[in-house]
Amino acid sequence: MSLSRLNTLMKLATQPTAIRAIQMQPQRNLSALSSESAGPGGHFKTLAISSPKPFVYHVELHRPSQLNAINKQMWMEIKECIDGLAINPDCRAIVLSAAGKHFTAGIDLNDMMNLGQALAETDDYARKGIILERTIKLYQDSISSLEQCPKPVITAVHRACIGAGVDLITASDIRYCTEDAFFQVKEVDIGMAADVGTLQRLPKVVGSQSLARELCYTGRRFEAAEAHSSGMVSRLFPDRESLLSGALALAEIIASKSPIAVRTTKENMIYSLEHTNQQGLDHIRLLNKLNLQSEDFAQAVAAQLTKDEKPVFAKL
Ligand SMILES: CCC/C=C/C=C/C(=O)SCCNC(=O)CCNC(=O)[C@H](O)C(C)(C)COP(=O)(O)OP(=O)(O)OC[C@H]1O[C@@H](n2cnc3c(N)ncnc32)[C@H](O)[C@@H]1OP(=O)(O)O
Repeated sequence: MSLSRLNTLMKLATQPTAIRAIQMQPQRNLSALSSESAGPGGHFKTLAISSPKPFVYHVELHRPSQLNAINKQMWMEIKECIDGLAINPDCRAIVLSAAGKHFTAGIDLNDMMNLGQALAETDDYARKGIILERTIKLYQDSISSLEQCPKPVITAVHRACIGAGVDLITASDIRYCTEDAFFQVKEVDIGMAADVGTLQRLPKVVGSQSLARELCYTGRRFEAAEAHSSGMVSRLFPDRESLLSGALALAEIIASKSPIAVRTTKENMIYSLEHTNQQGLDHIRLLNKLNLQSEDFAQAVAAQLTKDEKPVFAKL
């Protein structure tokens, strides 16, 4: 990791810049973020960030006039932001939503044209290959940051969630959407196989290879009702307002629990996706032989037994 990247992460985790300067404000807009967060690491141009409830962060895709199409800057900022929140002790749950008409139109097709130009600058296939390899890896790492984040990420989708949007939400922990949301694994329509997560995660998310392959081979639009019945989203909401308040209410509940218990639960559930039941049990036994000695455990058990006030857990 480069020194400047390390600095950026440390700033997000510890300093009152971008994120912390706006902590506890119910909402904020992009211009407020930009002016308050001038300085390295805190200056997101494509995301708007606030902390509307204790220990809850709200990250908004914020290129509304481009339908939140994901350009290179947004790919990079998503990772930078989520990695920062991953180690921010004031963050225990993240809601990811989007500003404007749609959740996202997928990858920014104009940006793809720029990539084409960069490729055209060399005739050498090995060098073209390296450019593509680096780009795909950068974008894969951006999406995977949601899965790798120890804090649960709840995605709240309204209207269109296309292409890279499906990659993004399938890497999150919990998906909610509005009744007018629709989804498309549209990569096949732009002549490519999805390569930043959908092919790996969607079959597990919908629990059906048949449905996932149908969606990936055809790029057909699937509506909120089908997303709900297939388990891709766990709740539907009539409109954006109720969607966001539902997602934030859920995040608040998660944030009220022991942060050790929640992060360990996420870690073990993700581990168990790729391992046998016995391996999953071995993994959680190792984690809990440490975690059951934590103050959180003692405090939470005591609170359950005494029906006392909600325990207040130390920052992690
Ligand atoms: C290494 C790569 C890894 C990642 C790969 C990811 C791949 C993908 O994401 S594949 C999917 C790419 N996206 C699309 O194909 C989306 C195409 N757009 C649509 O289907 C519709 O625009 C949409 C349903 C999102 C919105 O429909 P609506 O009727 O509300 O708006 P439109 O009139 O169609 O669009 C308004 C203007 O936005 C421009 N636009 C739409 N999508 C994109 C995009 N992805 N990138 C750039 N610009 C986009 C659209 O052309 C219109 O522009 P204008 O005509 O100038 O107003």
